[in-house]
Amino acid sequence: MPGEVPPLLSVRGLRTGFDLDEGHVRAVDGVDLTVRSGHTLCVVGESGCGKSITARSILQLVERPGRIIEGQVLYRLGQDHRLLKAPHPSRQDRAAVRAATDGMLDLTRLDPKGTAIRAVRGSEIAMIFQEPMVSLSPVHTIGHQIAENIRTHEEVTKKEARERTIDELRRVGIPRPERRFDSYTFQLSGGMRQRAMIAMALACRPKLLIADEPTTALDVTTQAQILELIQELQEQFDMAVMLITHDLGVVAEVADEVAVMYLGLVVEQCGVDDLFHDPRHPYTKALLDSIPTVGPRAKRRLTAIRGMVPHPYDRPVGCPFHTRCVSAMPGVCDAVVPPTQAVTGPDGTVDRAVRCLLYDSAESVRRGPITAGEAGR
Ligand SMILES: Nc1ncnc2c1ncn2[C@@H]1O[C@H](COP(=O)(O)OP(=O)(O)OP(=O)(O)O)[C@@H](O)[C@H]1O
Repeated sequence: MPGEVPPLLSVRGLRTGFDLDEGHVRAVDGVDLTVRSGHTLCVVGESGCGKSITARSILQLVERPGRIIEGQVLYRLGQDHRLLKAPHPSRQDRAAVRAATDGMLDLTRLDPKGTAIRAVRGSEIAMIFQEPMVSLSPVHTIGHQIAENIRTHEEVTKKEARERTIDELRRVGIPRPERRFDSYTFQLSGGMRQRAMIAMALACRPKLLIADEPTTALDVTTQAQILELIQELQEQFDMAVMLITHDLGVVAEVADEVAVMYLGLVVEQCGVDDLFHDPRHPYTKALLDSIPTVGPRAKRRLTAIRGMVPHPYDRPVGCPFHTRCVSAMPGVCDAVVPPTQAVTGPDGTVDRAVRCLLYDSAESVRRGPITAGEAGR
């Protein structure tokens, strides 16, 4: 795990749920994860495990009846403290800023309707989606939308905003940007719409880009171009990226670190090489065993993960994965929710965080899995 790079965003014990007539859905149930400055964290896991709701919770974008129940989303305030200059801060925003410790502001404490969270969205942390029309309006030209976005976050004239927008469209590879400024989204191909959304997201130079399956709806060639574009822009602006994807091929290509989610929890976060070469959590192992590979491992039999992901209404007691886990310890894993443990690699340094009772502590890794009796303490 690239531990020496400081965290830009640190999510701690995040719980987000939905109050429905049928009951309470624990969509995110204690997520811990870290995004480091300038690095790419890929978030993977089966459908419905809470990847999107985690991302939306970071920016307070979960809509009713969803709500953040507890936890922290700690964001490192930069030198320029752009978001602290948000006009007319509410009492709640001022209290949140006063409570910031070690330069980390808890975004969950910001006023959901205040100016500070609006300043965070876009100018500090931007988000892009699988479907560009979530961010882009069909009734305004793309140029108008991007220019307005710049003017919302920065004090620039209309002319300056227009010039900046044309530069941004050019930067994301949209040909003849002066003319494209006046195009509507229906006049653009899927790939070009995705590029326009990226231009809008990055126009104010956010420090973190959250990308929620940005290429899933695109053909393979366009997918590769868009991922390449994100990587290029990341390097240019020294931006961190949190990329949500189903595609472990993409993970291998772009990730520095990976967070593996299962049923509302991050069960393992580690460096990308450690993930592919030495997975530790039984779910991570099962996930890797279930995908086709090339190279020396290609002849290995593929194994499907047994059973189905339980619905969040029917969360198993104890470790949420124990009903499908080949290493589950009866009387232990069905009783205790595993805490996030720092786990050491072969050289004795901590190389990952794992939520599994097989790894009781960093020490235990060196002496092997703990016994059922120990885990039940
Ligand atoms: N609007 C909603 N109302 C009720 N429950 C919801 C709502 N949105 C999400 N959920 C619940 O939260 C869980 C997590 O959803 P989320 O969209 O974060 O999953 P995901 O991992 O991003 O899945 P996918 O890969 O399919 O996008 C879902 O299983 C669903 O039960």
